[in-house]
Amino acid sequence: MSTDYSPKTPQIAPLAEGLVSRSFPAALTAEGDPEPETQAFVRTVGYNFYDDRKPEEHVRRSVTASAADGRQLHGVYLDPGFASLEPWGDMYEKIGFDSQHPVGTFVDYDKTLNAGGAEPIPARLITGVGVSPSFRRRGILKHLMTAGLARAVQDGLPLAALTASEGSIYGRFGFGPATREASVELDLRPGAEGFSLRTLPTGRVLVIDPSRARETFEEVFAAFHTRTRGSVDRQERYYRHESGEWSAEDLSTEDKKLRGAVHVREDGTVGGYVVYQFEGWENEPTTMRVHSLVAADPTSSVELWRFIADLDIVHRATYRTAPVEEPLMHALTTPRTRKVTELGDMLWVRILNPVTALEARAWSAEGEFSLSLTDPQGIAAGTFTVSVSGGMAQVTSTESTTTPQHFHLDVEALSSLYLGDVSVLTMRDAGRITAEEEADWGALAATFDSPTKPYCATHF
Ligand SMILES: CC(=O)SCCNC(=O)CCNC(=O)[C@H](O)C(C)(C)COP(=O)(O)OP(=O)(O)OC[C@H]1O[C@@H](n2cnc3c(N)ncnc32)[C@H](O)[C@@H]1OP(=O)(O)O
Repeated sequence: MSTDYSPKTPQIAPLAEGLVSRSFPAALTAEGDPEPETQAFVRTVGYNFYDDRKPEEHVRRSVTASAADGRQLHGVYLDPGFASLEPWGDMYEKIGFDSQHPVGTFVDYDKTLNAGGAEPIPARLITGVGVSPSFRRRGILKHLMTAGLARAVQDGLPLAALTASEGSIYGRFGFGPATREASVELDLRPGAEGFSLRTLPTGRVLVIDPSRARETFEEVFAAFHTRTRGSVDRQERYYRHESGEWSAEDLSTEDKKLRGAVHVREDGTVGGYVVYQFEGWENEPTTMRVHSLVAADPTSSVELWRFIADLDIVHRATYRTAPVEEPLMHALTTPRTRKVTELGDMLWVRILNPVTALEARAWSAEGEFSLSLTDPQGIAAGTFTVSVSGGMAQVTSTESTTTPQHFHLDVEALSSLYLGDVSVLTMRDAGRITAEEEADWGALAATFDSPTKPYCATHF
């Protein structure tokens, strides 16, 4: 691994007068209640995302899960002098929110991302970004994000990642959409084509009680994470939801609707699990909603779909976080039974350290080329030579390069290319990567492009 390179720490955009920022970990008191500052922060995040007002126990559980993930909370607050700055300055404190409640929020923590290389790499995950409607478009996000990226660079993270509420917000900070997900449904109505697989069943699918299966879910997810390019490791909340312990809508209540099943392979090991719920008799067509379908191997994934499709009285099955590319459609003799009802971006990546990040990804063929990168925050700007041999890259920061295989792009485009969701040639055709006339695009694509689409099954 090349070590003589460090990305630049970006400048932190200043806050307007009367605003201050504070950072602290999500924390519980010795009695197990949320610290007041943490409680106010979590309620503000909910408010900015238009959630309804949740009970105390919901907030306590949310903080318990956040503390287990090691989440750091970064808030922007009204400074005591704010009241004198604007004619309505003291009103906000009196009848809006008190100074314990932030007007801007930003949460970060670390998990691993499977970039296709030998092992998953650390990633700084960003979530809970919100600004009070009364304080929008005054640079609060710009401050929180530049400060967050500066921390991530100083902590040595190769990249940051998030899932975006709107597609137009994060490109300016160097994030590019890097994986997509599909909403799919199986049309199982009588008279439709039906669900018929080309293969005979293998192993057994057993119905299980999800509340007793957390350990199994964690083991299967760990195996899925290891084999799946684009996967981000799951946070505490996932297991609480999948077990039914905490309902996703209101963490203070159990989810009594959830059911589960595991696929047991011929050798007796568990290859995958599915968590699902019946949508009610009044629903037409009668629908089974899949919450999670996680498999350590493709056969288990197909077998779990066979199980769902074979459930009696179910005329439709839906799943909102399916991979863009999965074997199921081609394993069916009735491929139209699986319909994609929506397709959207999912994980957004922001490369911070091109040397570490590119050395940790998967490469498809030998090759040598250089990339000149621009970066709106200056973090990863520079020229890098990439030498790929035996599926591994050696990446070096250089002052200049004379190779004809010299390409120009910005960090947003490189971040979109990173996990292999989009091909080099498509990005060229979109005008997002350019080169000198004599460059061999086919050679770059053969080295850079990935054989299958990446898949991230973790929302955060
Ligand atoms: C990772 C996540 O958590 S995703 C969730 C993001 N949060 C939400 O969607 C909740 C509702 N929205 C909000 O809370 C706010 O509008 C935010 C967080 C999106 C933006 O916060 P603000 O403090 O208003 O942004 P700020 O003033 O710093 O704007 C920075 C830049 O982004 C642009 N921008 C901000 N919000 C948006 C948007 N929704 N769409 C397009 N551009 C935007 C601004 O115009 C500005 O552009 P410039 O640099 O060219 O001047």
